[in-house]
Amino acid sequence: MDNVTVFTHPLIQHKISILRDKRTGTNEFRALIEEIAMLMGFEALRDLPLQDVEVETPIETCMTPMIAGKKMAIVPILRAGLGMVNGILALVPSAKVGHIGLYRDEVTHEPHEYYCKLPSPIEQRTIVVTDPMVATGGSAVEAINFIKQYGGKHIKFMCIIAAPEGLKKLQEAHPDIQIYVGHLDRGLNENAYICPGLGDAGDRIFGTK
Ligand SMILES: O=P(O)(O)OC[C@H]1O[C@H](OP(=O)(O)OP(=O)(O)O)[C@H](O)[C@@H]1O
Ligand SMILES: O=c1cc[nH]c(=O)[nH]1
Ligand SMILES: [Mg+2]
Repeated sequence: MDNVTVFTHPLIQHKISILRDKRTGTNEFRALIEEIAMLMGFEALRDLPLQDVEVETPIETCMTPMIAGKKMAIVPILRAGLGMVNGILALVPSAKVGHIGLYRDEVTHEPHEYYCKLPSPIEQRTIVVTDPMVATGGSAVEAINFIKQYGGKHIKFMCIIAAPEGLKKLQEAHPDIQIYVGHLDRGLNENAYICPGLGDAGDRIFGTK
């Protein structure tokens, strides 16, 4: 599983446990999703390229490393992936943000696309796709299919909770991408919800239902 990182950091695990609690309200839920995305992003972006630039300190002039170029795109899968965007923007404020709209059919659990807008030149950007949940994996696989069709090449995928079957499907469909998972859960129930999971991430972030 070389291309998969499952986080073990206690801060991430602690915050995920609060997310799971059905008594956690919308305000706190939204803030935690953002914080976890930032903590995960810190690790997921550790391979951003650096270049030395000249800086004059109060003492002397030196060559010192800064992120090379500003070509990054964050691409949330709507709606729930939106909740993770600000956490990553806090790390890389200059990143551009694309959007992919997908919803999962409640009966078939198949993903349906309703929107796609990506920043150009997408092929030159490091792309971080966000969605808190990977259940069957259908939405993640489809979103990355779109990004690749539009020319995206350097793709990282971040989710907060994944089911093993969805993660396997994503890895098999897109072995070339880096995948970051906050916690790997037990599996899916008969409605393709993650167990124990946290319920419907989109509804809990936006207070719908
Ligand atoms: O792995 P899958 O089986 O495809 O399920 C995961 C998808 O389901 C949820 O979105 P949902 O369809 O509920 O849309 P929403 O974000 O608008 O609530 C979630 O945010 C993922 O996108
Ligand atoms: O458990 C699940 C499965 C799909 N989407 C969610 O938001 N939660
Ligand atoms: Mg939802």
